[in-house]
Amino acid sequence: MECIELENVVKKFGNVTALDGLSFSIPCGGKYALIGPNGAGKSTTLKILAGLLTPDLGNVKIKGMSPTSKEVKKILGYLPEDAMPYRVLTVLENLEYIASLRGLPNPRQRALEMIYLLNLKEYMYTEAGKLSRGNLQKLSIAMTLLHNPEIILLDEPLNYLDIPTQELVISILKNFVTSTLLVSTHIMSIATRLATNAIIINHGRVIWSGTIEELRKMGNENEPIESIVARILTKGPQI
Ligand SMILES: Nc1ncnc2c1ncn2[C@@H]1O[C@H](COP(=O)(O)OP(=O)(O)OP(=O)(O)O)[C@@H](O)[C@H]1O
Repeated sequence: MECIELENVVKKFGNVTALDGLSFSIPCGGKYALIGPNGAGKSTTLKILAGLLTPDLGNVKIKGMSPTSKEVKKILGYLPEDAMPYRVLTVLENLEYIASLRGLPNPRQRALEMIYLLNLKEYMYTEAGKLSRGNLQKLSIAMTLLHNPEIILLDEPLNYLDIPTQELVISILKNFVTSTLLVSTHIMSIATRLATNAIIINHGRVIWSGTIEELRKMGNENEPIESIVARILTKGPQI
């Protein structure tokens, strides 16, 4: 079954065409990276999948349902590029609040579990507005994963994180074995660590899709994957 489907999606902002007939699908349980240069349309794609923007044209389905449906909200976890938790609430309060909103059985306990998982204990009683950018990102990741989402959409998830924390987050995400993951990034090492498949977009269209292995095989011996992607972006997929 397909868990994420976009068909001929067009999204314009004034006279800027962010998505220009974007189509791809991801099977349930698939781990996919959405790759593309600045302005390619990655964030717009994730916002549409999260139900925060509506497309001008085209069809979008999450497990066959509309992204704006209540059912989808329950099973979806979305990390925006610059997530902003409630600034005046502490780390614990933010997590407890989201757990309550989501109707989880024991909000305080779930909040504490996430605090321990993300190594946020030291900042548990700190207001979100006073956290460093990296710790704010950790809190945002905790808020995204709190309800064990079936569908996980992450926009540049490792931004601002130090190297040990990047490794921690990668290992946490690896535990979401059955979840469908779509991670937007322009950093190839993140794509290769988290995903088995890549969708490369530019100017709001898919220009290449396949497995990361297939992508590597398009290069010369020992050619860095970044260089292969750069060639696809400049010369098109027939390289
Ligand atoms: N709210 C908006 N108003 C006007 N233009 C927008 C808006 N959101 C996105 N755009 C434009 O749509 C295009 C796609 O933007 P988007 O943020 O989806 O790209 P991206 O691939 O996520 O880029 P980046 O890697 O720089 O975050 C860009 O030209 C951007 O300027």
